[in-house]
Amino acid sequence: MQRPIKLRDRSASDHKGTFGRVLLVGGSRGMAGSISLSSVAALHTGSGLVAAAVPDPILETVAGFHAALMTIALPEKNGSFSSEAWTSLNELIARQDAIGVGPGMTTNNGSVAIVEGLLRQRETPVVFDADALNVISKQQWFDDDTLARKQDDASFVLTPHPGELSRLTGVPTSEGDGQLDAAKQLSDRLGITIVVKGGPTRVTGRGSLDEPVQTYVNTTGNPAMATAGCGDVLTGVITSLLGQGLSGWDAARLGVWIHGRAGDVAASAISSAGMTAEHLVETLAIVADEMSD
Ligand SMILES: NC(=O)C1=CN([C@@H]2O[C@H](COP(=O)(O)OP(=O)(O)OC[C@H]3O[C@@H](n4cnc5c(N)ncnc54)[C@H](OP(=O)(O)O)[C@@H]3O)[C@@H](O)[C@H]2O)[C@@H](O)CC1
Ligand SMILES: Nc1ncnc2c1ncn2[C@@H]1O[C@H](COP(=O)(O)OP(=O)(O)O)[C@@H](O)[C@H]1O
Ligand SMILES: [Mg+2]
Repeated sequence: MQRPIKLRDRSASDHKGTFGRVLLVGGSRGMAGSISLSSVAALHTGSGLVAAAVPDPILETVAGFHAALMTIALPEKNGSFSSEAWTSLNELIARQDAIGVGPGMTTNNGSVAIVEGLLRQRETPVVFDADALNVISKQQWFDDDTLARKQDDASFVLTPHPGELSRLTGVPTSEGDGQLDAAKQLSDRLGITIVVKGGPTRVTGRGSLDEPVQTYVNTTGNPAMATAGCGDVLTGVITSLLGQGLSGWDAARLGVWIHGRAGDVAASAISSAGMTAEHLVETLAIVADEMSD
């Protein structure tokens, strides 16, 4: 089956707290679906408690996607996070086992403050995706080593698609191998795990900062997943696994594996052309035990 690592089995004494409290941060008016998909994906990957922190005007929409999902309204401007949103979010961070940030968030001033705050803290593991990555590129925060992780810092995982990786590194999407090399260098220099999404998805990172950077090539996934929202689902999957106690390197490798496995099962059960991210996130719940069986 080539599963990269095994999640432990659930035992009779486990309760929802055992499986982590995670927070997904993102969304905006017009892109409520993205952060909803990430949040439901975290539930379907096994998290005990999942909340979505979203701009106030989209709270009801996001809450309506799943009854088990908690929602937190943050200050907004024109349907996106306002500059005050970081102050409210900062108070919630210590309570989380992991955070995922970026889907559907836009790159306005509110997002800039949130991404900067999450990059500077060292206690809570974070997945940075989509507009969180676009903010980092625009602000050129990874051009020097100021934000490099130290040995005891919580894990950071980046999940760029080729367009986002091109903005981060300057290497065009047409240069696949060059993009992977640039991701390896960034991963090495900053001590972070990077998921280079595509067919196949590759993960670059390491279990500990004193080891050399490695590359894992994922064996699951297919072109039926080339449809809006499938990356948002991956953000929720990896956030969930970080919240269940896995390192960035392990959460990213197992995360891309189970995400692609759900894509493979959904494509054969539905169709390659007709499969959507909603099918993917539903199938995730069906295959989730394959991480521990
Ligand atoms: N339901 C919702 O609410 C959803 C909301 N969403 C939200 O939308 C926002 C914008 O995100 P986005 O990814 O759609 O746009 P963007 O970053 O400009 O990327 C496009 C650029 O990247 C390139 N590119 C991409 N993949 C590539 C590949 N495999 N291989 C090669 N190139 C590739 C692509 O190249 P091209 O196709 O032009 O050749 C183009 O240049 C963001 O907030 C996101 O979270 C989405 O999550 C969907 C569901
Ligand atoms: N041809 C493909 N083969 C395998 N996986 C793919 C393919 N196309 C897309 N995917 C997967 O779908 C996801 C797309 O992510 P992304 O571009 O961020 O989508 P979105 O932002 O719309 O959610 C990634 O996990 C990627 O690996
Ligand atoms: Mg995306």
